Amino acid sequence: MYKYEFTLCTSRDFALSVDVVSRHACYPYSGPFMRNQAQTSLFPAGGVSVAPHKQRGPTHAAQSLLNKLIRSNLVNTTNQVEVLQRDPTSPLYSVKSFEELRLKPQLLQGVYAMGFNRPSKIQETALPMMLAEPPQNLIAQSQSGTGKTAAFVLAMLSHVDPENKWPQCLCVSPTYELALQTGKVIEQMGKFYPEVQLVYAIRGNKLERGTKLQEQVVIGTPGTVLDWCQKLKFIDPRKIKVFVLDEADVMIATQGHQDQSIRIQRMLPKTCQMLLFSATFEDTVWNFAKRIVPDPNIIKLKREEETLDTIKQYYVICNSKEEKFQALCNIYGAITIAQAMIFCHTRKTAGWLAGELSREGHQVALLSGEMQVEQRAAVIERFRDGKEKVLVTTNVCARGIDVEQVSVVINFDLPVDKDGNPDNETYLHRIGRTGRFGKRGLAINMVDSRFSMNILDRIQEHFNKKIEKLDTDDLDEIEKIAN
Ligand SMILES: Nc1ncnc2c1ncn2[C@@H]1O[C@H](COP(=O)(O)OP(=O)(O)OP(=O)(O)O)[C@@H](O)[C@H]1O
Repeated sequence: MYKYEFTLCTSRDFALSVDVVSRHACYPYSGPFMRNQAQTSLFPAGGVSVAPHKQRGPTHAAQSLLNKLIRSNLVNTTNQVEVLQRDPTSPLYSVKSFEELRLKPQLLQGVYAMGFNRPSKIQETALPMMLAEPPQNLIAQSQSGTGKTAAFVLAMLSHVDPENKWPQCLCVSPTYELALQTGKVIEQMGKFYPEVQLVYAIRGNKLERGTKLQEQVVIGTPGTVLDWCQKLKFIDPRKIKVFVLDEADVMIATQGHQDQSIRIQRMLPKTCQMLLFSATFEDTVWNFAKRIVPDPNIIKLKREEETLDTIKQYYVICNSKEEKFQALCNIYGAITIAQAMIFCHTRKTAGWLAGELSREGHQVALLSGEMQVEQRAAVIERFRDGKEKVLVTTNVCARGIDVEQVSVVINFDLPVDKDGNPDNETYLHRIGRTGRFGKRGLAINMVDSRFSMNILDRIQEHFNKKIEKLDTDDLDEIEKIAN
């Protein structure tokens, strides 16, 4: 076995290690992996972060990757799993422990070594379905971080016959980086099952013509997987037993991926188990899912509703950004704020504000649009670990990122859409995170013009919830809001 280890350092505080494992000496990694270690980046030159509004696909993928990189735990959810069975007469079976699944001992050992004590909500129902005989097809949707990846990895590894030295499980991911992340989970989960081997079908992994893969599990991106099945014939698609399409919502946001995925699926035998996972389920995802997975069982886990009920909301009147900054300082002077997130409309304001706050002695983290994904992950990780107490960001940059422990959110600028109308959804998402799981949160909105007052009024109207005025020159009044 050849094991290539790379420590990918992209900033002082951020190191990612990727192990690329291949059994054959003839599979050297070229391309991005072969550069000098210190300069090596997991991410393609130029990054995947910039200009999100112009590149819905890559941004979607970048967000998904960021959440994966910063997440160390399952997302907490109390919502019930909704199940739609292909055969409604067959009993619905769910498990409360991994032992009940009768996994191979090597896999159970892998699961426990990863620190999983019991199945997550979605795993409880999805795993028995995926491991059933005869194999059942599944479309599963649940928010990011609920344990989908771990679930299908376990299903793939359970279905492999290690005696057979050819690809049996095929998983496609929307991007190179996401494929590497999923590959890492496969490697961790299969750590005690060395007979099962994994190969990455991603750009940069150049195999000699005529190669017939002996690895049982293939993880890759649609373009390379399609080439390996069709043009280069490294994989015999007729021998695939399990096909997984991960992150379907991200997949369809990237041009060309949908068609490539469908072309891969068409080469697989009718008996192949088809599994599709998605964090969201709009019509476009659903239409795609139905084309990939015939006769599916469907599992949905509703996202925990964000609400404004447990959040105290205030607004402050100011005349300029300097006055807004002063108001902010007054608030900081009067109440103890463990951790706050401050949203600005532009990158420029965010940069300016971060500078002013650090001059005042605050430990500030700045999340900015020009940063590459791994740099953003490093910033969020430091903030999550409490190394910085204030995170200043633009919405574009922080959209979809969950930092649960924040107790105060400050809208230095109110969220508006591109037409200048209130962006209620973003408002809810920004503020909602402060009041998670019944914890009380505080939200302060800075109003600096008649325009922004009008936006605030419309937000109040939309949520039918009063936002109280706060005089930040009155210290006693500010102190009261913290109680
Ligand atoms: N049963 C479990 N017990 C404890 N931790 C778990 C369990 N299953 C998964 N995890 C951990 O929870 C985190 C999220 O899991 P996972 O990546 O599988 O979620 P996901 O739904 O696939 O998210 P995404 O949509 O972002 O890929 C990971 O850190 C994973 O190691």
